[in-house]
This record gives sequence, C-alpha cells and structure tokens, in this order.
Amino acid sequence: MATGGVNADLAKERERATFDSEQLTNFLYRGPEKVRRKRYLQNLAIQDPVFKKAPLWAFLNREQQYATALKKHLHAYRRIQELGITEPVEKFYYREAAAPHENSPIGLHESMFIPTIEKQATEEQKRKWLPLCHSLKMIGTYAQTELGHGTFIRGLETTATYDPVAKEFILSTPKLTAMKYWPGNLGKTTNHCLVMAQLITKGKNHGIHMFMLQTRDMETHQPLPGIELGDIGPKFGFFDNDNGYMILKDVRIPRENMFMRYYKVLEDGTYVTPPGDRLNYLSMVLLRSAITSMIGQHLSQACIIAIRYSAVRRQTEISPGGEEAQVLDYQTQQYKLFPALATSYAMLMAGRFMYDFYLKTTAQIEKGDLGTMPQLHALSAGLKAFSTWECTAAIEVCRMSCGGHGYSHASGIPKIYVDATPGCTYEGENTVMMLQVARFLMKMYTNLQKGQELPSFVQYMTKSLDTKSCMKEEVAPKCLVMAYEHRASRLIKAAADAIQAMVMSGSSPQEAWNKNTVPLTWAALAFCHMFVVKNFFEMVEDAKMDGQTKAAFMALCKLYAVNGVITHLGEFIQDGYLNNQQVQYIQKSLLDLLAEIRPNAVALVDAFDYPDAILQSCLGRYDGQVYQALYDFAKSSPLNEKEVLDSFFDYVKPVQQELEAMNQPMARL
Ligand SMILES: CC(C)(COP(=O)(O)OP(=O)(O)OC[C@H]1O[C@@H](n2cnc3c(N)ncnc32)[C@H](O)[C@@H]1OP(=O)(O)O)[C@@H](O)C(=O)NCCC(=O)NCCSC(=O)CCCC(=O)O
Ligand SMILES: Cc1cc2nc3c(=O)[nH]c(=O)nc-3n(C[C@H](O)[C@H](O)[C@H](O)COP(=O)(O)OP(=O)(O)OC[C@H]3O[C@@H](n4cnc5c(N)ncnc54)[C@H](O)[C@@H]3O)c2cc1C
Repeated sequence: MATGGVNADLAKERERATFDSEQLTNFLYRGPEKVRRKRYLQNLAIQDPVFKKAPLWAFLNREQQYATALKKHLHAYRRIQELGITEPVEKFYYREAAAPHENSPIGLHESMFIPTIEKQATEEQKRKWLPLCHSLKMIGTYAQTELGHGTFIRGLETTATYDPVAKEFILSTPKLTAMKYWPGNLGKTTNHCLVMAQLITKGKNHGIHMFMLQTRDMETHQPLPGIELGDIGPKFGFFDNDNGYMILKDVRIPRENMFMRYYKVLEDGTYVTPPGDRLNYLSMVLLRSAITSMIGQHLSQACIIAIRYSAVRRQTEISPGGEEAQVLDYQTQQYKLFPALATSYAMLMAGRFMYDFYLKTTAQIEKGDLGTMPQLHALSAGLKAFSTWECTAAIEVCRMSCGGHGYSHASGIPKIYVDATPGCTYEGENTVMMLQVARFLMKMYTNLQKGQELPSFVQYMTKSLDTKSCMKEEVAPKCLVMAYEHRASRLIKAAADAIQAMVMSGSSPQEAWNKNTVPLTWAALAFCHMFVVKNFFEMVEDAKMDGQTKAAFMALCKLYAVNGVITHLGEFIQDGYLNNQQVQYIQKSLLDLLAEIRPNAVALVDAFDYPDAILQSCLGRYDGQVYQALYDFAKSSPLNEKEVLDSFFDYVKPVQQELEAMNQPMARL
C-alpha cells in the first residue's frame, strides 16, 4: 500500500478550487440523499469480504477472469435481493463497486432478458418465467446476431416454422451463416435465450419475431438435444464474458414460447399482427437509451485518472534550473484533457435526458400510443452512436496523456477503453445508426416542406437559415447554440437537396439515397452534436446550485461547445456563417476557457465521486501517491513470484550453449 498522506500538489489543487465539488456531486446524482445512498451501497460492496478477497483481474488468465467475474456477480445478485435493493440505478452502484471493471457473465440476463420478458411477454408468460428468472433457475440472454448478419436484421436466417398439428415451432439455423454468433453469455453461462427468428406459418414468412428457447438442462447444464453451443474465443475486451455461438437443428418449442404480447400465432397457425410495426425492436431501444450515460461514466473515470495524474506528474523544468512543471500546467495537456472532461459531462447530461425520454415514451407506447416511437428510435440511435464515438476517442486521448504509464493496466485506462469501444458496434453499428437518424431527419424535412408541424427537438429547422452569426468577442451561449442549429439545418438541407436533385434527374429514391450516405451521416452527426450542446446548456442553466459551482460548470459547457466548433470548423464556415474575426473570437475563447478551468480541474473530477476501490487505478488515486502504487503493482506481478523463471533454464540456457558452441573458432572451420 502507498503511504505518505495526500500528495502535496493534489492537496493544493483541492484548496485552490473556486467551488465545492460536493455541490456538483449532488447535482450529478440528483440530490444529497441519493449521494448518501450511493455511497452507502458502494461501501457495503467494497467492505464485503467476498469481493475484497478476489485477486485483481489484470493478473488472471481468461478462464480465471470469467470464473472470478461470475462468482462476484452471482454473490452481488444474491446480496442485492437480500438487501432489498430494487431501483435499477442502486443495483448498478452496488454491482459496480462489487466487481469494478469486470463485465458480468449474467449481465444480459439482467439488462436485456428480464426487461424483454417484462415488456414483450403476455401476463401468463410473465407469471411463468419471471419467478424462475429472479431465482436464477432460468438464466438468459438475447440471441439475435448471426454469423452472417448483425446489422440487417430483416436478413436473419434462423427460422421458426409453426407446426399446427403438434402446436409447436421448429427452430432451425439452416446454414453456416445462420448460426447465432456474438450474444453475450450464450456460450457457457446461460440456460435460456430469446431467439430472434423468421416466423413462418401457413407457408408464409412474417419477418423476425421473438421466441423463448431453453438451451441447457436446468439441472445438469448440458446442452439440450439439437443444440450446439460454445464460446467464440478471446476478443479485444470483454475477456471475462462468454460471447457465444449456437447452432439449432430442428429444435421444437411449444407455441406458448413465442412472445405474444403484441404479435400472435393462434393454435391453427393464423398470424395476428398489432398496429405498430417495429414493436419487436424495443429491447434494442432500451439498451441504446442507456448507453449514453454508461459511456459518459466510462469517460468520466478516464478523466479522473488522467487529470489527477497530470496534477501529480512533474516533467521538464520551465526555466533552466527551475522547478519541473506539473504536466497539467501545459496548455497542450489542458487542450487534451479539458475537452475530454467537458465531453464526459455533456454525455452524462445527454444520457440523463435520453433515459427520462425513454421512460416517458415507453409509458405512452404501453398505453397504445405509438406516435412518439420514431422520435424515440431516432434520438436513442443517434445519441448512442454520437456518444460512443466521442467518448471512446476521448478515453484514448486520456490514456495517451498519461504517457508511458497510461499503457500499463496499472493506470486502469486500457481496460476502460476496451470495454467501452464495443459500444460503437453493439446495439446497432454506429454508422448504421446515424443513417437511421438521417432517415428520420429527411422525413422531417419533407414534412416541413409540406407545412406540417415538427416535433419540438427538430423545430429549429422551421427557422430560415440566417446568413450571419451573432457571435461577438464575448462568446455567448445563445450564439453558440444558434451556430450548431445553423450547421445542422444547413447540412440537412444540403443532403436533402442532393437527393432531391438526383431524383429529379431520373434516379430512383433508393439510388439517390445510396449515392448520398456520406453527406447524410454529416447531417445526422451535426444534428446529434447540436442536440447535445443545446441540452447541456439547458441543464446547466436549470441546475439548482450555488453561483460558483454553476460558473465552474458553465465554463465546461462553453468549452464543449467552443471546442466542437473548432474541431468541425469547416462545417461552420463553409457558407460564410462565421467570419474570420468571429473564428478568432472562438479560438481565443477556447484558450481563455482552458485557463479558467485549470484551477478547478481536480475538483471537477472529484465531483464524479468514484472511490479508489472502484477506479482501481494507480494513477487516479485520490491521495495521488502514484509512484508507490506503481511500484506495488509491479511487485505483485505473478512473473515476480520466482526470482529466476523456469523458462530461463528451458530456453535461454540451451540457446546460449548452442550459440556459444557455434561461435567456437573450431566450430566455424
Ligand atoms: C438498421 C435497422 C434499424 C434497420 O431495420 P429495418 O427493419 O431494415 O428498418 P428500415 O427498413 O431501415 O426502416 C424501417 C422502419 O423501421 C423504423 N425502425 C427501425 N428500427 C426501429 C426501432 N428500433 N424502433 C422504432 N422504429 C424503428 C425505421 O425508422 C423505419 O421507419 P420509417 O419506414 O422510416 O417510418 C435494424 O436492422 C437494426 O436495428 N439493426 C441493428 C441491430 C442491433 O442493434 N443489434 C443488437 C443486438 S443485441 C446487442 O448487441 C447486445 C449487446 C449488449 C452488451 O453486450 O452489453
Ligand atoms: C462485445 C459485443 C457484444 C455483443 N453482444 C450481443 C448480444 O448480446 N446479442 C446479440 O444478438 N448480438 C450481440 N453483439 C453483436 C452486435 O450487435 C453486432 O456486431 C452489431 O449489431 C453490428 O453488426 P455486424 O457485426 O453485422 O456489423 P456489420 O453490419 O457487418 O458491419 C460491418 C461494416 O459494414 C457497415 N455497414 C453495414 N450495413 C450497412 C449499411 N446498411 N449502410 C452502411 N454501412 C453499413 C458498418 O458501418 C460497418 O462499418 C455483440 C457484439 C459485440 C462486439
């Protein structure tokens, strides 16, 4: 363990902050009572001997990582029930502290399997399945993706053919590319899964539907007849999870195993469809809606590590013979880290909006009002894609800003990165999601041209495009937001005009669309960026906190907006909306904001309120004793258990002896 109290530089940083980080913590977690409860639950987990005793994941091989993660998550599952924790966010706090940076092998059971039963099953199915799920007799996952198709789900090849005589569905993966491939925890952990398959009844294919399939015996855990299951092998991250493959050879399941809350197959094979078209896709929307907050949290952890470390790390004397500077004092270091910090806050705010919007909209959908489904789909797809792209890039910036030590697992950042980056791929590959946003925006644009009313978050399109920005030397939030609205509107119009022009000159709408997908993704990205900026300003303005805290928070918000203009400058100036002078104001504002944020940098990351036990980083420690921690980490490497390794005698010695013999003058003759 490191000793020596809090590092002097870090202590000074906390003293010089202009605001009380606890105020911001209270805002982030929605009030002091919730913060107390969060800390209480985290401490319960941190103090639990089962979690405390386990070795650090970084020193384990894959099988050990899987077994440790499973053991911890099962213990957490049991403790959560014993403690009567029911709120999803409270379960999350407990789990995160119980197994930090260890992905749960029963994660999809909790995040997709149970919620899908709750939302898509009939009352009778819920009565049958949910108690078994809660007692873990049934452990399930979501099996949609196949070897040949992940994105284009209408092209899935698994079939569910109804047999009206036996009143059963026959599930089959008729060719190699049809096998289920990738579903989390499918390989070894689960004994049930939700299968997405083409429903065929009375000789007709009705598209993909959801079925409950038991994959393994509930006592012996052996795969059931006709089912081949396995782990897909090591990946870039998620080492501790058994993403799996599954082959089905005419596996029969009862008719009642089709999810029938919305879509039904009657005993005689008649297919009954509800008014809504994409209700089967709602499980994906749930997870997409949660990803923006989740990825914002990943980035916030990377920022804590990189910013605390940059306050402790001293490198290079600024004037000859003088003291070496804290690397955080270099403007270039601030330019790496403060936009990353601003991005994490921006995404936490966007995630908060998204999740609240999800809850509101799904409540309406459940009452039969499907009117807001397209908006929910577009926003959840867009924010998921935008946030995962921005945050994973920023995590990597944080890692590199820690120099060499950032490359070690001792920093904690490499693991954060490899577990965050699949967010760009799963739950809808990001480019594909952006094109879904573009599809929605093009529809809105057409509706606007027809004089129809638009939903509130695309209302800005109704304003005519200003030709000049209102930006002055004092860079005002209002002018920043308007610049983002202008950029989004202009790019939406440009993409729509390009498509329209092609159609007018004889192309089919599909052809025109396919020839313009790059400008369409520019438009969708600009829309998402605008949404995040606007939402961030609104949330900071509405936040109930003292003036100093709000000022510190506002500086971050402005930095997020200003930095976005600079990194996408071409799109803001292409039509002359911002002139040279205005661009200079924005560039100067960026430098001023870096200086303004500098004294508050450590307090702004302290506000995320992550205990050391969760961060698991030698560089991000609250006390800043990084060097002792790095030494302790090195000492604990299993390679150091023996002073001289067997491999020295097995490999080095024989080769040395051979080379020595070869190099004898006699041998060369
Ligand atoms: C890309 C699309 C959206 C295309 O679907 P499609 O039916 O071919 O749609 P289209 O013809 O382009 O559009 C038809 C229409 O369907 C709408 N739509 C599409 N998706 C939704 C939705 N979720 N909610 C509401 N509406 C939706 C579209 O907006 C279109 O509407 P429109 O015709 O324009 O009115 C779809 O195939 C898709 O969602 N693909 C991504 C697959 C995916 O997300 N897989 C996730 C697997 S589970 C997973 O990864 C878990 C990982 C978790 C972990 O490990 O933690
Ligand atoms: C860690 C992890 C966990 C996962 N867990 C699950 C799970 O639990 N359950 C499950 O069912 N699946 C799971 N998946 C699978 C995941 O959902 C898919 O990988 C994802 O939906 C992307 O599909 P794909 O792999 O087919 O990519 P592809 O669609 O093959 O993408 C390849 C490239 O093609 C491009 N592309 C594809 N279609 C288009 C298009 N129409 N227009 C333009 N470009 C296009 C993409 O942008 C991308 O650049 C998981 C994946 C990972 C990595």
